[in-house]
Amino acid sequence: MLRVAIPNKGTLAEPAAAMLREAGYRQRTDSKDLVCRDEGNDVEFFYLRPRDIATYVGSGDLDLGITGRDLLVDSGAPAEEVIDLSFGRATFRFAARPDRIGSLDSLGGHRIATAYPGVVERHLAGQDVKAEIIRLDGAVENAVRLGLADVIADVVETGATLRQAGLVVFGEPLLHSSAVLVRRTGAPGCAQADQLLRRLQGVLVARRYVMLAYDVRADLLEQATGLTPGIESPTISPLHREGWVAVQAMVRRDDVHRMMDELYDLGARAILVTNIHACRL
Ligand SMILES: Nc1ncnc2c1ncn2[C@@H]1O[C@H](COP(=O)(O)OP(=O)(O)OP(=O)(O)O)[C@@H](O)[C@H]1O
Ligand SMILES: O=P(O)(O)OC[C@H]1O[C@H](OP(=O)(O)OP(=O)(O)O)[C@H](O)[C@@H]1O
Ligand SMILES: [Mg+2]
Repeated sequence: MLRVAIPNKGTLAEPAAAMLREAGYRQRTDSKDLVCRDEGNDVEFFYLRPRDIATYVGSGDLDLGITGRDLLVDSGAPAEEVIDLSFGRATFRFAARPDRIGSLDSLGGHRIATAYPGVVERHLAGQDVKAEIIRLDGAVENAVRLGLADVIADVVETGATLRQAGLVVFGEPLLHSSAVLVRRTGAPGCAQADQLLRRLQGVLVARRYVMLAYDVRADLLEQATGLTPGIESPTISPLHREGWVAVQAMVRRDDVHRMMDELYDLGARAILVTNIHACRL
C-alpha cells in the first residue's frame, strides 16, 4: 500500500482532506483518527503534525506527504516538492516596529524570534547576515512587545496579526509558501503514487478551468478560436443552422467573464459556462 502523510490539524488539514476527497480518495470521518485505509485505491493515509511530515517522508517511512513549502524548507529533511497544491498560500516575512529595523542590511546582531528557525538560518546564511535566532512555538508577534526579540520572522497571510501587534514587514519575503505534495528526494515512482499525482493534477485543473461553449458564424470561427484556443484544441461541431458552428473549449476560470464579453462583441451567442468536476488531461 502507498503510505501518505496528511496534516492532522491546522490551516492545511481541512483543505488537504477536501482535495483528496475530490480526487476520489477515502478520508477519515472522525478528526481524532490517526490512520485511514483506502483499500479500493491501495493507499493508507496517516494524520500527522504538518511540521513533522517532511521528516517522515524524508526518512522513507512514508512515501508521500502534504505539507507547507515553508515547513519543508524548515525541516531540512531530504524531501522534495512534487507539485504545488495551490492552497494554504502565505508569505514568510521579517517584521519589526515601524521605527526600528527598515531593511535586511540592518538585521545583523539583532534577536529574531521565529517558529521556523531553519527557514531563517538558511536565509541569513545566504545573505551573509549574522543574527541571534530565538526559537518559539507560536504567537511570535508577542516576542517584540515583551522585549524578548527585536524582529520576528513568521507566516503572513492577511497581515491582520502583525497590524494588531503594531509590527510592519520589511525586506523581501523569505519565501512564498503554499501546500505542496512531497516525496523523498530522488525517490522512484510507483503505480499508486503516479495515480495519486495524476488525480491531484486533475483536481487542480478542474478547479482552475471551466468549460466554455458557444455558437458562432463559421466565417468568424478563426477569430473566435483565437480567443479560446483551449488546452489542446477547441472542439468544433456543425449546427443545424446553415453557416453556424458550435465551439467548446476549456478556459481559465479567472478569464471567463472577459472572454464571454469579447466573444459576444464578436457575434458569438448562446455562450455557456459549466464547471469541470474532474479531469485527466
Ligand atoms: N494564516 C495562516 N496561519 C498559519 N499558517 C498558515 C496560514 N496560511 C497558510 N499557512 C500555512 O500553514 C502551515 C502551518 O500550519 P500549522 O498547522 O503548522 O500551523 P497553524 O495552521 O498556524 O496551526 P497551529 O498554529 O494551531 O498549529 C504553513 O505551511 C503555513 O505557511
Ligand atoms: O497574516 P494573518 O492572516 O494574520 O495570519 C498569520 C498569523 O496566523 C498564524 O498564527 P496562528 O493564529 O496560527 O497562531 P500561532 O502563531 O500560535 O501559530 C501565523 O503564525 C501568524 O501569526
Ligand atoms: Mg499557527
